[in-house]
Amino acid sequence: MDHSCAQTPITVHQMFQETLDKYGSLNALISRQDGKLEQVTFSEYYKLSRRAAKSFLKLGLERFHSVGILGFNSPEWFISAVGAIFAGGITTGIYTTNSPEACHYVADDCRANIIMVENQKQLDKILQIWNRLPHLKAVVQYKGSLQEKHPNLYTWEEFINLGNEILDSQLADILDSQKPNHCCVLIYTSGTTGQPKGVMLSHDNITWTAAHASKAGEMIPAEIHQEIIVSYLPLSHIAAQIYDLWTGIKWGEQIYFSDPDALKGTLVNTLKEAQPTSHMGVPRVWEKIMERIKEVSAQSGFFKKKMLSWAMSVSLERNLSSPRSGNLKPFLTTLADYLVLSKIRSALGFAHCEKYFSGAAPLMTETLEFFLGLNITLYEAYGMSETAGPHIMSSPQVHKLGSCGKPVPGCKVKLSNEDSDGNGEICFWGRTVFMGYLNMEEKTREVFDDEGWLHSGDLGKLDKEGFLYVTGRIKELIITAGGENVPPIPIEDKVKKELPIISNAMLIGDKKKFLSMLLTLKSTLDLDTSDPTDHLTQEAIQFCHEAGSRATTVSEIVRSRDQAVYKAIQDGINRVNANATSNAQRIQKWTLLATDFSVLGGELGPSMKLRRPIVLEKYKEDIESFYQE
Ligand SMILES: Nc1ncnc2c1ncn2[C@@H]1O[C@H](COP(=O)(O)OP(=O)(O)OP(=O)(O)O)[C@@H](O)[C@H]1O
Repeated sequence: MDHSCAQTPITVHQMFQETLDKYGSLNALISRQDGKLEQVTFSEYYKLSRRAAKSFLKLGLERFHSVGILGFNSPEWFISAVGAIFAGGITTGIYTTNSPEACHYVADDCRANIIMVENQKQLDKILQIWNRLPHLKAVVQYKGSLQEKHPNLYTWEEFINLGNEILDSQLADILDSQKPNHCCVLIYTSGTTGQPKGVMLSHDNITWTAAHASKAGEMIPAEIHQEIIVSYLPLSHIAAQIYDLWTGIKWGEQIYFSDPDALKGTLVNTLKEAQPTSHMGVPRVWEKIMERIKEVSAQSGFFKKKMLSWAMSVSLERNLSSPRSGNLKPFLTTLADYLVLSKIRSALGFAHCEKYFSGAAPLMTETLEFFLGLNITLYEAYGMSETAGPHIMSSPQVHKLGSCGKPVPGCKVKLSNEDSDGNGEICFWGRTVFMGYLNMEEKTREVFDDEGWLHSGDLGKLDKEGFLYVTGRIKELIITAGGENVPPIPIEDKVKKELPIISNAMLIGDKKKFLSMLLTLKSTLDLDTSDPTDHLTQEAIQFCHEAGSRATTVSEIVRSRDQAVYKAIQDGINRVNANATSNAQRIQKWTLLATDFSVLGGELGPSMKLRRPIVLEKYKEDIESFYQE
């Protein structure tokens, strides 16, 4: 065993107690309640979590049964998650975008005794399925007042006071009986590859990963300097849960909760108010910021546009040059940063941000380079729910362009079945690795080999210095009727790069005679619903313009099969095909869909990865039409 990161296994409660001793008086949770800033210190956070634990016990939470949490990030989410574990239960996040049936699947599988819902909208889903959830004893709506009374339905105020008469000794007995190898968190995979699976994480998985992955990411403990983090990504997903919630406790970070409308455009306001020192986004979030900057730039005057492109090219050149070659133009890069780039970073709320992370899905080189142009290095984290999040990390000290870094110290990685190019399946070993899938013994056996390595289903390469490059997903590999193996992501990324009007591209061809592709156009988002609208983004309009079309909406293009735009897209596809690795890897047919993919539409998962089986089902007819003789 590798002892380089030995840590005596501890429970979540023990981790919190250590934090309490060190950082009790520091602010832990900051949120806006009715416009007013509310601050909760670590010592209050701990006390509230204990009260929540007692209330859960009062409501009948049984050992190793779940508290389901269905709502947007907030102090109540954190307090419920910690309280559920203190009470001997299991914290299970449920995606807010889940349908009532999808909520039922999770709540039933994890034996939820109590479900915390954010608001009426989420409550309605649970009310529809409650009679089919035999373990469910109570529901708590943690924001706002109740529109109607129901038996066993409580507000947060009622809930937090429910357990007042539960004795400290009762809670202490439960806490004393907890062991680091007990399960305390369930993460449901989002179904990019099939039916969601309940990933069981132990106290040790959580406490070890919170300590070591963030250390590898160079998080600073609060005794030196308190990190400020903005919490906005879905907490039911491992990336945000480990980064915001568990790492936050371990390192004494200050967590600022964004508005539920964060991804509809309010995030930047929270960032400006909170001034984070470290920020994590999934690739799609970084892409959206990139698109927005491009759009604003396209609308600005000649001089501003020129200044930006000059400053970005100077910064990119400097950031791409090897550290050994030194900074060839120190004066220019400082000037570009001072005059232009620092202002953009400030406008994004990153004036004090020192570390930027991207994880949960592959990052396109274009995005990486765009941000290098803003003098922002995106450090990649790679892992999966089954490794409690990050198993491989890059950081200011461990960084190479295009690589997601090296194993977190104490973790190991190996490649199995390497081909002649050195590509093999990435396998994990270490204390990040999960306990197994709940109620799925067979599936658990499938992902572990005889030596105990976890097989990721991802393809990767290691260089001589031990940097890992994720090169594809075996789980997404397309095998054509002719037997050709085609990894879809590189082809999809090339199409998106070649055609800036394209928002999403999905390659089709499993068991088919040739490859085809579904394409969506870049459109703006409806600020109320977050749904993609019919209006093209500025960048897409610009593309149409250059192609010789005056179109400004998706429907205009699709309905009339706008000749100029269709031709420009075909030309781009031809350019991608010209560089295809083989004939079988050429895109022979494609179609434009009338609406962009979205989380609400179901085509994207919480980390914004394509949910391919769902897209295949939803656009079955379009796909069939490709292959009709
Ligand atoms: N930095 C990264 N670069 C490339 N791919 C990544 C990166 N981080 C995560 N991934 C991909 O995400 C996968 C893990 O996803 P996760 O555990 O979040 O599952 P999910 O998205 O919830 O759903 P599902 O298991 O159904 O695919 C990895 O196996 C890998 O394919």
